[in-house]
Amino acid sequence: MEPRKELPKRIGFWLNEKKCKKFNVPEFVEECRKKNMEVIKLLLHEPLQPQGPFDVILHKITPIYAQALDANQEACLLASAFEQYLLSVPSVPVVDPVPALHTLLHRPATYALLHAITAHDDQVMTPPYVELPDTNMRTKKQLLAQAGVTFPIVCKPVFGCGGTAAHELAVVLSASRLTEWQGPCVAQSFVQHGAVLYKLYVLGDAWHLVVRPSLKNFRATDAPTVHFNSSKVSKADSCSPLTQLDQSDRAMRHPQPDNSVFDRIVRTVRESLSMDLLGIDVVIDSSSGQYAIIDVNPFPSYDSIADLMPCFATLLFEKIQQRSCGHVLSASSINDLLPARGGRRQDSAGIDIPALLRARGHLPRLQCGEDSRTDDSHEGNSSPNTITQATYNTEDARSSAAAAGGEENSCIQTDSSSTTNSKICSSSGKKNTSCDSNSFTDRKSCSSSGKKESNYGENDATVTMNTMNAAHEKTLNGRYRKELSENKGCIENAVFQTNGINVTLSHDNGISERKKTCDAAAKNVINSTDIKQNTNGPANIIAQNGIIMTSNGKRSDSSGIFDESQSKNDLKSDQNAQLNIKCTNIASKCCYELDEMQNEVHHITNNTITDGITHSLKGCLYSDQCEDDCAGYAEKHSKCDAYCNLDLASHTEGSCSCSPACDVSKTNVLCTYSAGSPSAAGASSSQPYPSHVMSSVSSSSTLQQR
Ligand SMILES: Nc1ncnc2c1ncn2[C@@H]1O[C@H](COP(=O)(O)OP(=O)(O)OP(=O)(O)O)[C@@H](O)[C@H]1O
Ligand SMILES: O=P(O)(O)O[C@H]1[C@H](O)[C@H](O)[C@H](OP(=O)(O)O)[C@@H](OP(=O)(O)O)[C@@H]1O
Repeated sequence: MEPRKELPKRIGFWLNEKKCKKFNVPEFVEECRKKNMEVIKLLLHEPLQPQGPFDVILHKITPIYAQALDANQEACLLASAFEQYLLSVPSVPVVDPVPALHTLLHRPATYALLHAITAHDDQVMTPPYVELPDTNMRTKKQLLAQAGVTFPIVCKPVFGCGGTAAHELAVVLSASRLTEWQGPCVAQSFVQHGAVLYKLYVLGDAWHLVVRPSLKNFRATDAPTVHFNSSKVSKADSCSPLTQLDQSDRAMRHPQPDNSVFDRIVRTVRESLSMDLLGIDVVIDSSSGQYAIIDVNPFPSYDSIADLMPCFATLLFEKIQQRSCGHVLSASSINDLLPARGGRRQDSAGIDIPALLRARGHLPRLQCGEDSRTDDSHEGNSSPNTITQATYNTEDARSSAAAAGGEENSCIQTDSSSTTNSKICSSSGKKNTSCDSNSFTDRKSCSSSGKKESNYGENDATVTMNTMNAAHEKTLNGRYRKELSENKGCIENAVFQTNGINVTLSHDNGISERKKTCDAAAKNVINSTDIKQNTNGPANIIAQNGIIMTSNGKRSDSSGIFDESQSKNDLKSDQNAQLNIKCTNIASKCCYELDEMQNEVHHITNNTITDGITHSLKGCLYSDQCEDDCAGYAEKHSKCDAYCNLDLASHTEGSCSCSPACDVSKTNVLCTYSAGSPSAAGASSSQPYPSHVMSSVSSSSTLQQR
């Protein structure tokens, strides 16, 4: 008897029309067919669930986000529905995961990540940068100076993907020409690089090097600002005068690229983002020879790469295979290894795009996958109710998961009525109809049930939950994946730290992640190993017995409080440390307050300054900003006033500053240390990359399979 032919595997696929044309969909479909896979175009305007099931999903959803960020309500709803659908099928591999895209959409988040992952590499860096709000010149100059950004600078729109506007850039050659850039931007030091751009096209485990034209060398002069669209400068067919080196630069020797460094960059960036489809743009500094990562793009063009479609089909085929063998998806596997190498997880490094959208007034509450907090819930006194923390025994977790019995809406939650050990239950053990994985509102109510801790010794897992984002099965780590994978919906933003294994269940933005770690640190529930292996902020912070040590070796006292003068002088450039220090100093509720601050930030952003954590903190805290906006703040943001202990009301325009009366024990740190900038943080050290990375380097410059 003929063996029964297996049904084709189903690839859910979405690209916008423009990308479809570029991508050569017919060839892709044909290559997939050869591997017994059929390609089904997702209809985003229709319910996605009935279009499935899918064995893998391939997409480039970023243009939809770009439209959403441009106040397009429909796009916002589509993005939200897409995310919700992915959440409802957590075991389906997604190429690429949405949380990582959130990071890449937002240039400051991307550069913060790049900065962190290159901090210990002497040969690789990302140029100093700072997010500049649309503010007065003096403030802009100060921000640039604080971040160590030097002229010439490249000004880039804050959001880096999607429409044409995201690619309208400018080279500003001197401070006096800053007025020639309108609106907020990310300003980045220009790196002289001999007009050569190296594009590293990553496709799963393979990468490909393509050399492209790039901007010529610019030097600081008083010449007018050079506006350009990046799509006209560094594409395969670009032929712009801006990429023609001046005569005097032509004789300059340009450093030869080293594939082993590219390989290291690819590996590090890919691991930090858990993505398979990436374009990484690198230039080599003509004088220092350092490799500068200037941009990272999701699902790039792969222009001029031969045999692209078979490679795509193979990648998706492997994803499906790995899933059916019970293996983790490759990107997740790599991510799983990260904590053991002190790496960072991407999914908590991203920016909370739905929150941003909402803050900009583009999004009615709850329509884009946001939590259900009302404005009232932003009040500080509600804080204890919105973080749920439980330390629990992994055996319990296992039985809870088992109790969940595959139920869609199972959850782990703590019992707010219990004052002793927290109870971890599944929704089937303790049915909670509000644990609906399709509703952020409900999730919030799942995880807002109080804050309890219990400790079961060495094998404990620490779970910190809050309400902002959704669980991602793919991020579950090691042996806990199985136990917890059924707990969809309610384990939100959980960080599991147990026996040196870290598990982050959800995507989150950087500050919330730090908040959680800080919260844990303040309670002494994580040890130095845990925190060292933790992600994002904690990457350069070590806490032991309450002592917090920053990357530059400063130690707090045993309550995690830094000597003020020490922190002023030594910590101000350490962004991650700052945040933790702030948390620590604001004591037990601090973490929540920071979170609230972040929300507050968005309000500020919306009304006055700009988005982004750094600025918003500055918005709250900075005297120079106060000078401009003091009255406005006092009126609109009295909460800032409360947090910072700034007596804004008594300041008149032009004289507002951090109040000397700041309560040092509580909030002075907030006033004092917001001066640092991410780009100034963590100067590179001589610590090399692990040898196994080096040894995996191939010398070929075509597709390199590791
Ligand atoms: N810091 C920098 N120093 C020197 N040149 C830079 C720098 N940043 C950007 N450039 C130049 O500007 C071009 C576009 O920059 P960038 O890649 O950041 O823009 P983009 O809009 O994100 O581009 P893409 O189309 O790749 O998404 C680069 O290819 C390079 O030529
Ligand atoms: O030449 P590359 O592959 O870098 O071209 C990319 C470009 O870098 C941007 O990433 C574009 O993406 P968006 O920012 O999302 O517009 C890509 O556009 P796409 O139309 O191919 O998705 C370019 O290809």
